[in-house]
Parts: sequence; structure tokens; C-alpha cells
Amino acid sequence: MKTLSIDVGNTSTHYGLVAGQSVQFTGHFPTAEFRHAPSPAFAQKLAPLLAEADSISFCSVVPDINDNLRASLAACQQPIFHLTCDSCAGLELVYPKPHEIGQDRIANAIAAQEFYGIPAIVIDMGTAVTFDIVSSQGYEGGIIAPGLAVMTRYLHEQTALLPELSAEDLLNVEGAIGKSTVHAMKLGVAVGFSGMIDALLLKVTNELQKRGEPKPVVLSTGGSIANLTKDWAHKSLFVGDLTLMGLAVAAKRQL
Ligand SMILES: Nc1ncnc2c1ncn2[C@@H]1O[C@H](COP(=O)(O)OP(=O)(O)O)[C@@H](O)[C@H]1O
Ligand SMILES: CC(C)(COP(=O)(O)O)[C@@H](O)C(=O)NCCC(=O)O
Ligand SMILES: [K+]
Repeated sequence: MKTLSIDVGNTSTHYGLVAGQSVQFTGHFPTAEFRHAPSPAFAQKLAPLLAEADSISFCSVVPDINDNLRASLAACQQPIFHLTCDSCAGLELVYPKPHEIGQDRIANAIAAQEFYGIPAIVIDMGTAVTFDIVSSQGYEGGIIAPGLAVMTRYLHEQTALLPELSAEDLLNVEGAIGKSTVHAMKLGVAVGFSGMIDALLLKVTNELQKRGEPKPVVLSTGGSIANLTKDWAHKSLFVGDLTLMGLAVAAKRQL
């Protein structure tokens, strides 16, 4: 069975054709394109995937565009599954206000639980960075921090003299003492971002250890991972399409 998974993030809408842990024909589309109207261009992009899909599964952290997304898919014959805190069979939400949890975070937790085992820590680096903790009890909660692009853009927007760095600027940043505005900014953002992720991971790992939990699986996903230093990448297993995988599992569990 193949599922067309669609993950609406604040910047991009990611999609792909999923069968278990195999994800094919992935792509992304600017979420802003659904802001005011349904998108025929999106429907066109998905047409070849839809020809092979048995069902559609989506989650969204931009609720205002959901109607336009559905309208973009109006011609599809397949059933459409929407992952929410009320449709995540098999994942206990050990959380005071389950409706607050981003649906992408629920999808990530389901994928971790299904394919990688618990306890798991999932780090998703999108517009925001999220940490999510899944234990034998279920989804426990996590952390929300600024994403790399948000950090970079905000520094530019709130100042007169700081330029906006590109994603490429943040790869392989050398040294520790900046010798120009851009070099100093590159250090601040690239090293600062990696340090933030490191510190958060350490805090969560320590907490689980204090509780006597077994060593957690650490998974990472999301667009900004490439900007972390190479040594950090060894600290987690990178699964680029984790959210799409979780969406397909969630739809299947509902059958
Ligand atoms: N392959 C990539 N390499 C580096 N940066 C990326 C990549 N893909 C996305 N990004 C950056 O990461 C940010 C968030 O990524 P994205 O996955 O689109 O977020 P969201 O899931 O919130 O929509 C974007 O602002 C984008 O500039
Ligand atoms: C934290 C998020 C903004 C991350 O979204 P993304 O960066 O992928 O666009 C999203 O999961 C969200 O809006 N969550 C709702 C708040 C919460 O999870 O508690
Ligand atoms: K995400």
C-alpha cells in the first residue's frame, strides 16, 4: 500500500510517496502558495504520485491553509486522512493539552515509535526547531526553539548594518574570532545554532537518564540539518523523510 504523505510546514509543504520506510518522489512546495487560494500547480506536481497512491495522509501546522490544500486535492479519488491529536491511534499523548501539539511533531513521534524504537528523541529543524520525546508511556512533550533561518533573518531585520546570510554561508565556518561583520555573524549563527542543539540534547538526555530510561535513539530531520557541523551529525541518525513516514503509518493505523 502506498500513501501520498503531505506535511504542511510554516515555510514548505513537503510531500512524497511512502511505503513503509521507503519514500519516493519527494518534493517541496512553498506553503505560502496556498495562502489565498487552492493551488493548481501543487495538484499538477502531485499528479504522477497520485496515480500510484492508495490514500493521502496530511498534517499541517498552518491551519489557515487547510481548506485550500483540501480544495487543491478535490479531484482526487483517494480517501484523505488528516493526522491530529484525535486521530493518532497507537500513540498515547501524555500531555496536558494534546490539541496544542504540532501535528508534524505527532507524525515524527509515530515514525520514531514504529521504525526506530523507544525511548526516542526526535529533532526536527524546520522554521522552528522541535525536540520530541517518545517513551514507553507515549508522547511526552519536548522543546521548541528558533530555527536557523529565523535566527539569521531576524538578525538582519532588526538591525541597520547586518546583512542577511544565506544557508550556504553557514556551512564550514572557520575560526572562532570573526574578522568581518559577515564572518562574525557566520560564527554567531552557525556555532551558536549547533551549540543550542547540543545543549538542548544534553539536557533531555540527562533527564531521561535520571529517570533510569534506557539510552534513547536520537533521530534528526528537517532542512536545516546541513548547517550543523559534521561532528554533530554523528550524534543522531538523520532521517530526511521521517515526518512523511509517520504520516503514512498514522493513516494505516486508522484503517
Ligand atoms: N536542504 C536544505 N539545506 C539548508 N537549508 C535548508 C534546506 N531545506 C530547507 N532549508 C532551510 O530551512 C528552513 C526551514 O526548512 P523547512 O523544512 O522548509 O521548514 P518547515 O518544515 O518549517 O516548512 C528554511 O527556511 C530553509 O531556508
Ligand atoms: C513548532 C512548530 C512551529 C514547528 O513547525 P515547522 O518549523 O515545521 O514549520 C509547529 O510544530 C507548531 O506550530 N506547533 C504548535 C505548537 C506546539 O507544538 O506546541
Ligand atoms: K517540521
